[in-house]
Amino acid sequence: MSDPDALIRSSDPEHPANHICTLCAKFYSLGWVTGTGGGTSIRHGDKIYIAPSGVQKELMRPTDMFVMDFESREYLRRPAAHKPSACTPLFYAAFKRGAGCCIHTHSQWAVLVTLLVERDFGSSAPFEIEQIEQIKGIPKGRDKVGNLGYFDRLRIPIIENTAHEEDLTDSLEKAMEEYPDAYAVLVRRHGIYVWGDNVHKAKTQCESIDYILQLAVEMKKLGLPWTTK
Ligand SMILES: CSCCC(=O)C(=O)COP(=O)(O)O
Ligand SMILES: [Zn+2]
Repeated sequence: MSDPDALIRSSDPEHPANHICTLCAKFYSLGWVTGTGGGTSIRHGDKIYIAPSGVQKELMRPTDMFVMDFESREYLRRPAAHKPSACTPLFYAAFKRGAGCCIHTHSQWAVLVTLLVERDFGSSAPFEIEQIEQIKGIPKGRDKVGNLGYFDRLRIPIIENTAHEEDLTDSLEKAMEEYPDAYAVLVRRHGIYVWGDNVHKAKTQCESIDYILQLAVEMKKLGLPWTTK
């Protein structure tokens, strides 16, 4: 590529370099990516757009974006002032499974749910909930048509946190294999990774899941069960 900047220069608001910036600004106001934590990555054909590490995610500009070739995993664009997000190998795991966008949040609801599940069901239990209308915002699973129904059970696996974000990759990939229908993985005391076939689906699924996680915390405070049995 003779001019790497051509990869991030576009007046289209849905170009990944622009879209990651606007999405992260929205996610900041939801409390998903505050204090530099969390982030978003988009796959665009054979290229992956990645944010820098350790920056205020709500203030990023398209010129801050890294661009990676999907097959070779070589960087086609590397802003000299930054390192790529430590979440890159985790985002890549989602892209390998066909995702078009992956969102990582540090939502407090996600963190609280991982603690409640550990306390009440044990450290190997997933988060499970049913009979909540918003479950209908989550797809049934990979290679399955349509979304979960009101009476279906939403299951989200939980992996243990590690000292460094990139060290979560093996356990995230293991959880993806053990729960092939999952579009999200919770990380204990840390947050959640949510992915979707495209940006629109990843965003709406992440919104639905965050809504459900907040509701689950409030239900627990009121002594209400998450499942019927
Ligand atoms: C206070 S954020 C700690 C790192 C983290 O968990 C995260 O999601 C952000 O990683 P990045 O390298 O994208 O800044
Ligand atoms: Zn994180």
